[in-house]
Amino acid sequence: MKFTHTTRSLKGELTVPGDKSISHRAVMFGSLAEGTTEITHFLRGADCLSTIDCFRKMGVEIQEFQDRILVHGKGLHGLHAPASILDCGNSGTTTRLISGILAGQAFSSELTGDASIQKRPMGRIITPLLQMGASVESLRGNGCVPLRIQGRSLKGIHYQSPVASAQVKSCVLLAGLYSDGVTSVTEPALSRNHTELMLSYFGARVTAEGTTASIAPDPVLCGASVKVPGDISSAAYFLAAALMVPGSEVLLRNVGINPTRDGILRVIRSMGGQVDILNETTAGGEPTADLLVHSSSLHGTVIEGSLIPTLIDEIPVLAVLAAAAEGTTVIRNAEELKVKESNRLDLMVDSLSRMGADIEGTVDGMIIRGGRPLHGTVIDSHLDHRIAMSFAVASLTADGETDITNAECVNISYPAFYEDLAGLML
Ligand SMILES: O=C(O)C1=C[C@@H](OP(=O)(O)O)[C@@H](O)[C@H](O)C1
Ligand SMILES: C=C(OP(=O)(O)O)C(=O)O
Repeated sequence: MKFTHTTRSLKGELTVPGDKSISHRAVMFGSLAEGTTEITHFLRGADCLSTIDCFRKMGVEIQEFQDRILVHGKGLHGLHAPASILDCGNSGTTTRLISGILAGQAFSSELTGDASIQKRPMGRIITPLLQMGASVESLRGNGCVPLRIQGRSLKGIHYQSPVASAQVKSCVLLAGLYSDGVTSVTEPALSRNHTELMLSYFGARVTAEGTTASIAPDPVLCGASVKVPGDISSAAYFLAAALMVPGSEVLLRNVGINPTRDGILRVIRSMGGQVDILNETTAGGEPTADLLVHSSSLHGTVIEGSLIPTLIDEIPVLAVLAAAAEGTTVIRNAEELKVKESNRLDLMVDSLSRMGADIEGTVDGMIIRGGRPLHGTVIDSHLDHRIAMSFAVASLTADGETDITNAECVNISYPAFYEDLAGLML
């Protein structure tokens, strides 16, 4: 898809699609609940549709309407053995969370995914699941999918996770629903806490203190109404675009600003960017607000440590923003980006430098000396939705033509992304 620099400014308002993490969890926990769960503003991206597909294969009736999804829950012990292999598509969240659920079932199952998922590390969930007494096998012996999981009764553990990962934490907590005692996870820094919030909203006994979350086994989960907030990870592209393109002002309505996800807002503030937070409210434990963003003159910053998990998926577009800012931005402790849909560290360094940015890769991040003009070129998205969207934003300030290959991969998390971006362009 080709982008040429014709934008003078971005103006208007937009409601971004529902949060991907929360949409996945609403389908999963709704399936394990008694009664019906109604989900509004559900993200109809390919990843969340993979989650729906997996639970339908285990006997859950899930109805899709224009404005809502109804999940007719089976209860904690009501899933059926799937007749065929569960296909998690491109979704790490589906793969890792569902594994925790499958580990405690009274049946065996197999799961797989696309070429990217087949390379992503699953050892990080296999290790704690084996400690809980689960039977999980990587069928090719490489620590990746396909996995075969023979469900069994599990024992509660305390898991000290080596990575700050909500997918690992959630996998262990979900297996904890099927264990013989309390299960807890401590992580090196707090990752997104949507699992903790939503499971307790559905009636589970979950406690959270610092970087430790614990769950008591065998709760009765009750179907509930879930209003999914707009995804801050999707809003991030418009925040960056409006900050960078002079004369812009954009209102993003109903965006989730959970403090475990709002690192981008803190970074924007530290770069001198102006984002007003309006109409704050909370639903199902999840805070949301309208974000009014104005183009701003930006300077470099440091992004590291416990901030990283709160903006992990936004680092590609933050690199674009840093290239537009004056001065140096240093990103550290972001090695997790190497094991996402693509190696996002290498791809950002390579492609942004080909556009003319002064950017250098480090072992766990990058150093960006901002302020150089960008030039359009061919950008390989490597079928990674966040890379495609980040370079669509970069193209707004680049001269010439930016040509993004396989740009349609945005359908993973934001099917209408290009239309929504075009709708704001003057
Ligand atoms: O739990 C979740 O919904 C997610 C957690 C993060 O992954 P990790 O837990 O692997 O960091 C994030 O990158 C992903 O987009 C969604
Ligand atoms: C890493 C991502 O998702 P997942 O891990 O679910 O594939 C993402 O959406 O950027």
